[in-house]
Amino acid sequence: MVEKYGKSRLGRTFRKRLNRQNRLDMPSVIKDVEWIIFRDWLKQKGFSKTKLTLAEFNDTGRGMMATKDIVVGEILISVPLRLLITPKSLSNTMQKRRKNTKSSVYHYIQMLPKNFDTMPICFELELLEFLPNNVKEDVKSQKLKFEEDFRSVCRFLKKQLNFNINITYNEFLWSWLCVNTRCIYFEPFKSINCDVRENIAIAPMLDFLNHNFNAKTKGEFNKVTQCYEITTFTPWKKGQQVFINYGPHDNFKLLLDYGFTIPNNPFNYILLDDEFFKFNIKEEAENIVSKKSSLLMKNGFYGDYVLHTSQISFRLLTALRLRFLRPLNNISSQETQHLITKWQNTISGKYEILSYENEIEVYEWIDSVCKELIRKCDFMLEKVNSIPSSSLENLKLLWNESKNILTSIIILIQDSKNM
Ligand SMILES: C[S@@+](CC[C@H](N)C(=O)[O-])C[C@H]1O[C@@H](n2cnc3c(N)ncnc32)[C@H](O)[C@@H]1O
Repeated sequence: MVEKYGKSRLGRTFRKRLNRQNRLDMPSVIKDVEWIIFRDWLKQKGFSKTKLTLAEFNDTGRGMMATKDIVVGEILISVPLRLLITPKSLSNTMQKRRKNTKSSVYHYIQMLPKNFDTMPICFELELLEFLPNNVKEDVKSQKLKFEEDFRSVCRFLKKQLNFNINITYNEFLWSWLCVNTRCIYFEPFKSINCDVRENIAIAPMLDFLNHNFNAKTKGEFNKVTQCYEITTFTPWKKGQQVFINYGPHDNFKLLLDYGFTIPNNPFNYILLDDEFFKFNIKEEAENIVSKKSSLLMKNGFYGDYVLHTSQISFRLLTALRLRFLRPLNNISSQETQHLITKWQNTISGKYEILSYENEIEVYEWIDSVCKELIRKCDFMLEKVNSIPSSSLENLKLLWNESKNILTSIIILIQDSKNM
């Protein structure tokens, strides 16, 4: 851009500002003593050299920066089996702690995040109110799972009197979140009776890589080298942040499981199950409503009604076509059957729509629900904006991105009306 317009046209002040902005966007390489000790410790343990170093980035926080260009097919990090922290290696560590020796992973533990303030499971009750309903439900289930794990770990520690280790709720929550946000799944030895929980591991160093949905990577255990290796299929330039891909996760999932969100995440969606199951059609008898519900169930179209950017799911359209199929009250069973067969033909693709009127009702419903939900997003955004807390940045993005999806659907409907 600068080159295109030439130096003189842009002026000195602009160039100065641009340079300052570039400097601000530059990652700052981390040189803390904990990091240096951790790297030396890895080296002593036989960890191979990497082209990565720890750095602080403006947009993602701490992550890994390329110290040299990295090409497609290169191994980013290779963690030897003996350095992987697994359920088995941890129980050995506990045995050592019993003998009052320092943990073998002490230098790694020093590098872990100190808190998880952005994870909804750590939110105060009043902050939870700012989450969308589906995320609220997921946080509840996550809490139950955590509490169950805490109880069983406490029971286990009590039984092992020799260990003499007590763990508080907060200590366990911190450890639980470290594992859940950083673990990998690997299968060093395949066995039929293997408990999958035995196959999770933390791979020190590898777990400093952040997520990006565009990163193409492969992670697997190499039986020959006895290392867990991450290969990149995305090239990286010296100075860039190097990412891996945690999976095709939308922002609800990223926030719930990892405590962050990504702008313009293509996997984002709006779930309309609540709206769908709550709405009633005037004068529709109770038995017809339940008949339609069992038809949705029987045909595999019950629930999971989503909108993506400029895209209405086929599940939602199909369910709504049935919902607006009228009149089913007071008509003969033969006529009813005929209408139902017609609806089933829209699933098989024999017909695209049931009728023009039915289609209008379907899209009008979606349009009005989107408008109502946009009002809700605005209301939540106003509330979130009124509270000064950095933990809420993710929530602002969540509500803004939801609003963008809803707006794109309204535009889509408007455009199709104009055609
Ligand atoms: C496996 S760790 C990655 C390293 C971590 N950033 C660190 O400093 O230890 C996963 C955590 O990194 C953060 N993270 C990963 N990808 C991110 C991204 N694209 N943007 C912001 N935070 C991200 C989240 O806090 C997540 O729970």
